[in-house]
Amino acid sequence: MFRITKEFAFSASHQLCQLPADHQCARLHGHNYIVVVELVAAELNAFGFVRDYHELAPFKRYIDEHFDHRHLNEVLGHDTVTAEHLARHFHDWCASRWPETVAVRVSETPKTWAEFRP
Ligand SMILES: Nc1nc2c(c(=O)[nH]1)N=C([C@H](O)[C@H](O)COP(=O)(O)OP(=O)(O)OP(=O)(O)O)CN2
Ligand SMILES: [Zn+2]
Repeated sequence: MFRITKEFAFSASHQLCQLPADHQCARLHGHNYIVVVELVAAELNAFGFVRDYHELAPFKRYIDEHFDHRHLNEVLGHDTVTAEHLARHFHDWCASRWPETVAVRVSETPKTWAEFRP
């Protein structure tokens, strides 16, 4: 099995309104998010690729246009914009375009990662 990943980044604000009021993340704050998309294939294509990294450019455009320097509660339309929910959202967006997508990981801080892998 062959496996490739590509990393993307954006900066955004969010507020985890469902948390207790004394939880720091219930306050409006922001992160420099990192998103890693993972794709696999049993066989390589004629170019020797799982998929050309360049073909993932629409995902960068999607992030730049809809997520970068935005308020994520407004973007996703709910108040539980956790890294887990973002990983699921980005996975579904990528998997609907590139069937080799198997997982998406999202980091909010240098020490944390959340992954969606169906
Ligand atoms: N499972 C999850 N837990 C938390 C999430 C999340 O998305 N999934 N999000 C947050 C906050 O939004 C934010 O990411 C804070 O994370 P935390 O690790 O607590 O950040 P700190 O830098 O303050 O942590 P230190 O303890 O100072 O290292 C919270 N939890
Ligand atoms: Zn946060």
